[in-house]
Amino acid sequence: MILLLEQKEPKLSGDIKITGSKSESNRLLLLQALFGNFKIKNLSNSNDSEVMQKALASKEKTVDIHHAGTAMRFLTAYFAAFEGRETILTGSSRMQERPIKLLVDALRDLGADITYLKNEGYAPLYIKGKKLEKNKVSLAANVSSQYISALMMVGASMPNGLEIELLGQITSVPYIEMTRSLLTQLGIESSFKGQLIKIAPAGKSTIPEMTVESDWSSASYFYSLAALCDSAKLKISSYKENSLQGDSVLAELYTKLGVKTTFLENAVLLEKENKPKPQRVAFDLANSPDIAQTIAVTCYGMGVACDLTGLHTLKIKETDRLEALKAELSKLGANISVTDKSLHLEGVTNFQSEVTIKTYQDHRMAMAFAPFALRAPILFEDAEVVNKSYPDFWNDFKTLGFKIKEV
Ligand SMILES: O=C(O)C1=C[C@@H](OP(=O)(O)O)[C@@H](O)[C@H](O)C1
Ligand SMILES: C=C(OP(=O)(O)O)C(=O)O
Repeated sequence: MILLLEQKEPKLSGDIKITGSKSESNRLLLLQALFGNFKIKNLSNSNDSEVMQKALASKEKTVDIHHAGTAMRFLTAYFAAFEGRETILTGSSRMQERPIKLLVDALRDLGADITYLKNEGYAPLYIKGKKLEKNKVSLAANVSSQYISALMMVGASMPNGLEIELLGQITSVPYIEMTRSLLTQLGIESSFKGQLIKIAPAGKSTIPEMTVESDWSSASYFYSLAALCDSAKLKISSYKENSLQGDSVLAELYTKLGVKTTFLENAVLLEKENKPKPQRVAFDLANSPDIAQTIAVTCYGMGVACDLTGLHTLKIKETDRLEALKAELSKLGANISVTDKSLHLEGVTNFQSEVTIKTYQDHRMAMAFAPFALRAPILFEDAEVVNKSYPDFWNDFKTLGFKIKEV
């Protein structure tokens, strides 16, 4: 589906409700399967959470998690420790290119029986579930924190718990902290000091319910809208100041781009401030990689030069996000350069109109470019990619007065 998006009104106001964080949801679904029958409130309605739910309920041998990175990584550990279950864990063609070797090696060190069915280091995997009794493992921590979160959650189900030694630079740290906080809320003890994580074995949880905060990565697109408007008053819910999600750093980062955040009861109010825009901004996004695309497009649309660093994980996400950003921003007229871990953009204001953005099967390519419609009409190939994390995305834009046409 190709969508044309237009918005000529530079003043926006509205009230948007976003469902639960997909990161928190997919952790809680796994923890629910492992430790107890607690209810989950405000669960994400994303495709990634749907496939996670289906996979955990499935009795089939083959489990297909499509594009969901968290599901792939979390379930590899889950099925490896599921005594007696034999599983073929597979995903989309892109998932079969996203590396999993570090996690498989760590699980094999713990005694797991996992075989690669196609290419060494990649899904599909053949997993013969076993009781994992060793309790110490080490792995490189600079590729994906999802491997570490997977080991932490499944580690709590092992008879002796798990000690995880992290080697080298640790990436996406808030996601590791999120996993730890959820374990703590379920009464599972853990520590994370320096390069060492210790997880104690869990008992059955007696917690009746857990509530998921709404998704901050999804909120980023409204920050971008507010930054690109002359005036904006957007209320988005349900959010809290003390978030488990690293992407809540948006509230701080976007003050530099003229957006004021006020925390209300259960919501945030985003308002455009009337102050001169900066010439150039620089952000290190190693702790919040999922908002890199949003920020790059906001800066481009504002005519603000930017230097984004800490982007070493972007090449192995839904697509190579650095190359995809370079290609699509260039089509809009940007002067952009990328390395394998950074992006640099000059501030220009001569924008191309009616450009068709390729989305590369990456939900965030569509959603990050959508606010640019405030500058010029823009088209999207495969607009339905948003379903991966935010199925209501285009409808929510419609409620803010954006004109959307299928072409
Ligand atoms: O644990 C998680 O929920 C996630 C961790 C991050 O991945 P990496 O740790 O691979 O950077 C993030 O990009 C992804 O969207 C969700
Ligand atoms: C990278 C992402 O997801 P995942 O790795 O879970 O597929 C994302 O949602 O931006």
